[in-house]
Amino acid sequence: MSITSSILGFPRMGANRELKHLTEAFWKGTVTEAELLSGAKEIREKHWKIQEAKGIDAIPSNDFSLYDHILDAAVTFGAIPPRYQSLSGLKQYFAMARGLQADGVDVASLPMSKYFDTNYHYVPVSLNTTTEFKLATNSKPVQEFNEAKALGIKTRPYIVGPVSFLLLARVSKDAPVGFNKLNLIDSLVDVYAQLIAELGANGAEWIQLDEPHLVVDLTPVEQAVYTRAYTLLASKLKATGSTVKLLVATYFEGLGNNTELAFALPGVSAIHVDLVRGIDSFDGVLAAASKSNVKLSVGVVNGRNVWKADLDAAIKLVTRAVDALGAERVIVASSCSLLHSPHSLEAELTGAKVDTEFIDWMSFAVQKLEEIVVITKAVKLGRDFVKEALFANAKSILARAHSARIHNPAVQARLKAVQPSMLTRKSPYPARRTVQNKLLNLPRYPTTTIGSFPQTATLRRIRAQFKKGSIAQDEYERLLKEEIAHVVKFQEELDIDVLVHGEAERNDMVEYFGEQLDGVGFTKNGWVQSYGSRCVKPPVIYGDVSRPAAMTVAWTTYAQSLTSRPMKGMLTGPLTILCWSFVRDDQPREFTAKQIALAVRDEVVDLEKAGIKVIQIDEPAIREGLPLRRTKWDSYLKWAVDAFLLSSTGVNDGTQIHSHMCYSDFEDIMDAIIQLDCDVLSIESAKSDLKLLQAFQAREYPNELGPGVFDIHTQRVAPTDEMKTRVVEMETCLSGDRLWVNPDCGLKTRAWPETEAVLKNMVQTAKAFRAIAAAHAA
Ligand code: MET
Ligand SMILES: [Zn+2]
Repeated sequence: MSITSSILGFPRMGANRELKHLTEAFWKGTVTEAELLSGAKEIREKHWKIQEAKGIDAIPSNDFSLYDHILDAAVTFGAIPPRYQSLSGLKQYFAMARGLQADGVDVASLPMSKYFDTNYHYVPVSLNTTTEFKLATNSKPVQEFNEAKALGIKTRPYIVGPVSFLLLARVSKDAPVGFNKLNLIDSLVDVYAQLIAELGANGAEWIQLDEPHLVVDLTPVEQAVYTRAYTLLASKLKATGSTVKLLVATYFEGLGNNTELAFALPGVSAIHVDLVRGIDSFDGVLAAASKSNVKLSVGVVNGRNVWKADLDAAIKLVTRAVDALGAERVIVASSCSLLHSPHSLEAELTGAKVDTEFIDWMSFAVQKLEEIVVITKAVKLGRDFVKEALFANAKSILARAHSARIHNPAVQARLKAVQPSMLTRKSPYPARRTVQNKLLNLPRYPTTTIGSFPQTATLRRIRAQFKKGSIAQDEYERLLKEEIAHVVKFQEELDIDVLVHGEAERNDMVEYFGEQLDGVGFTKNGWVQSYGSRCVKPPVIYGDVSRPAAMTVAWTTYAQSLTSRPMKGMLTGPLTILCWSFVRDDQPREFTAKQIALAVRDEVVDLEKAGIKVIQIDEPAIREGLPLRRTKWDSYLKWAVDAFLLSSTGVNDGTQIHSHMCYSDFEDIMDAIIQLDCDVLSIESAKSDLKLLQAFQAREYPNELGPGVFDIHTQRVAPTDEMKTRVVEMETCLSGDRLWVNPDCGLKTRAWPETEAVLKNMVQTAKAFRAIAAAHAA
């Protein structure tokens, strides 16, 4: 047995997002359960056959999912929260994923959480003292293993590892105080052993257990749980006489100080490490591996980005592993599951306007399989054996490195010339506040919204038709102006203080800017699963970024021309554009972020010149970019804050800069948020986030703050009393004269009637507090 190849998982959606269409049709009732299941089976079969045809040795199974693989594991191990226990089968499964309101049942869904620092969201199951694990009969991993086996493909079943399973889970709200989910490890390992033995009995030789938590900062207790779990698992498997070998997969960072721990786990026959993000740990990993007899799976092809792998560099890394351990102990692999990659480049080559130069720089999942196989062959049989492939790869890598489209000397020079003075406002906040108060003359508890208003089907159709060319430019502008006028009038009638134009022209808050920036490209079919059936098609930042022309000024000034109230300009910030795109890997992310920041800065200055007095720069994703290891936080936060400051500080004191954040826990980065020094920060807090409140109490926010007073994710109209409670809560940590009243995010997913009702309550809330303040003053 010599060196082998593998991947940790394949994207599920299919070449044309077949799985998305299938599940959504099932939810709508236009596809039956039998059709859904047979369609899903066909997709799996196709994907296994692609991997087999490309020559991958260890092909995963059970990486497929109808919704989410972490939820699948919960079902496999019987960790079903009580409120779903009366349901069964797919009904139960989708009720946990999406909630169910039919046939006399009304249950909410489980929450959703981001999977580490990816844009994938998993469904965390909630655990309690009452949780009893029980292996499902003919569970999904067994079924799918046998399904592949019937095709003549012996797969390596994948399942999230027991410790990561517990660490990813939440603790149920009604769990007694002091309940520790890690205490469930023994009973959980019990069912893992049963499952692994069953897979072995069905013919599985290897099992892949994902333990991504081995790359984060673990507490001593968590480290001990790792050792305990794998010691127990090994002894249980031994007792059953199972000979199945375990590969423990880690990714998204290096093993770092957990290296020894990982290599000392009993009963583990192979460890997978991510050499794209964890190259720092490679020396330590090789040293630990040499002292053990485990196999080493080296993730040298990036599973999370779209660039072609540098095969020469990858071969060198694999060769180092082979030199240290011998070829039979090395597996060539993707850095992580290819779940985070689009399906195949093939679709990019069809249709009109094929940008062959751009496409030649990239590899999607199917192409990554080819790369892994070429690397494996080069090491096994010699470079000569794959010389055409290596030559073509070297040519593409070189072409990209030297392309004129990537390098813009003017942008690079501008970035080099950034002075510290470009990172601060002219005056500190208190002085700005005085000027802004005079200019804007806003009442206390000013009201505003976060930017978007309902995106109706009509609006979406208008944009799509314009894109297709079936609506002319002036007709498009006329229709959108009509919409803007409607949104402005609507807000005036509600008596909102700082207005927005509604973002009707935007399909997506990152795509809209990406399309107007140089150095950013778009794919036709580069979809990546975000959660459930939802996919995103991130922009591809391939080169130096610049702004050839103003991006939002025309719409914003038009909106301002319709009202005497301040119209807020709406921009997406540099970190959010960075986090929600595929980013070039040939320079530090910091530089790319700052180039985007300069482009945004120009837009901010142009808006100011055009008479816009309030400008909001949205940064919902600032927290997402935070590295997985705490030791790396400070350096990220330093450049992230600088990038935001670079984008926002080009204006005069009188221009009020807002920012908006949502979707994340911000407690960890409070200091950085304060350093952003925006005049007004609106932040998601409507879900009565006690943690957030405490964070603001612990560290008083020095400028103005707009904690969301209602949740935009539900069509429920929050009553005024509830909103008042939020304001009262926030007044415990911030004086009322610095509080704004606003929703917790944009309203684009809402319908008009509920929007009107809830904003009425919001304005009423603000007015009630104004009245109290006035009475106090009198
Ligand atoms: C995810 S944050 C969204 C902010 C954006 N301005 C909106 O209102 O939709
Ligand atoms: Zn938001």
